[in-house]
Amino acid sequence: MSQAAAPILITGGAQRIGLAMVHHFIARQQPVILTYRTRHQVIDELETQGVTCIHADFDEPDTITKLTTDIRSRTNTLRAIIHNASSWDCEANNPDYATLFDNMMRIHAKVPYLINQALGELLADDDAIGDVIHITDYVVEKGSPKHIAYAASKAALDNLTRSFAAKFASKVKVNSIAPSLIIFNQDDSEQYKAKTLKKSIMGIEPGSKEVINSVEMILNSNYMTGRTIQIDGGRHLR
Ligand SMILES: NC(=O)C1=CN([C@@H]2O[C@H](COP(=O)(O)OP(=O)(O)OC[C@H]3O[C@@H](n4cnc5c(N)ncnc54)[C@H](OP(=O)(O)O)[C@@H]3O)[C@@H](O)[C@H]2O)C=CC1
Ligand SMILES: Nc1nc2c(c(=O)[nH]1)N=C([C@H](O)[C@@H](O)CO)CN2
Repeated sequence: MSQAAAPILITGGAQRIGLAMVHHFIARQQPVILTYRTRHQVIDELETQGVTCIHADFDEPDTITKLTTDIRSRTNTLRAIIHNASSWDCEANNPDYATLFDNMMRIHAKVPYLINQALGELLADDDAIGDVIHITDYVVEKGSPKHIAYAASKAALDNLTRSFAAKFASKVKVNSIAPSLIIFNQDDSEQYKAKTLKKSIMGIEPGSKEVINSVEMILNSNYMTGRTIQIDGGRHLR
């Protein structure tokens, strides 16, 4: 019997872009382990489809140790780790800037750093190159006056890409995907949507498929590492 394919670990896989990635991979029989914080109804469906769904609230202490120990008890190899979990919080909603900054750095930099350190060796399979993918943001290159702590934390994640690419080579590649608008949030106003669409020269809400295409390009490469795929509709040209 052929050995089961090594699973892909996706953090924050219970909604939106993370969930779209999960559905994409199970549609092509690629095993997935996902983490979720909120038990959205879809988790029940995914578990019946054989997806390993592990609860992990990264704001809680010891979560990383519990998560990585759990994952190691389930598998001794991983095809890829996709760091997708994120909180798009901002200074306008959080006058306690110290707490906001700590929260942003934790979810976007400390969590990927600790998971990579704890599970990186599971990626180094003799038969195939492993991948770590950091989902960053266009604001890494430009900054964001309304999401200062968020942008700084994503910039930290961007830097981790180069450090881990050097640390893990040559059996494991590490790359970033830096999106700007991919999908709006349900509570986004029409005014906000119109303003946001004007920020890029493509002027569209492209959808999660853009991220999935970039993930697949990285997974299919045997050469690209320490680099960033920027899917931002030409925002830098405005
Ligand atoms: N949407 C967009 O247009 C853009 C997205 N990006 C990036 O793409 C990625 C996916 O974006 P999107 O799907 O919109 O992300 P979401 O804002 O929907 O968040 C993704 C997931 O992160 C999880 N999460 C948040 N905080 C925590 C925490 N403390 N512990 C555990 N899980 C947590 C949430 O879990 P739960 O729901 O279970 O609570 C959620 O499912 C993110 O990294 C984002 O920064 C970048 C640019 C544009
Ligand atoms: N975790 C999240 N990060 C980001 C989101 C989001 O919904 N969740 N959304 C954006 C915006 O789409 C922005 O790129 C355009 O206004 C950025 N990051």
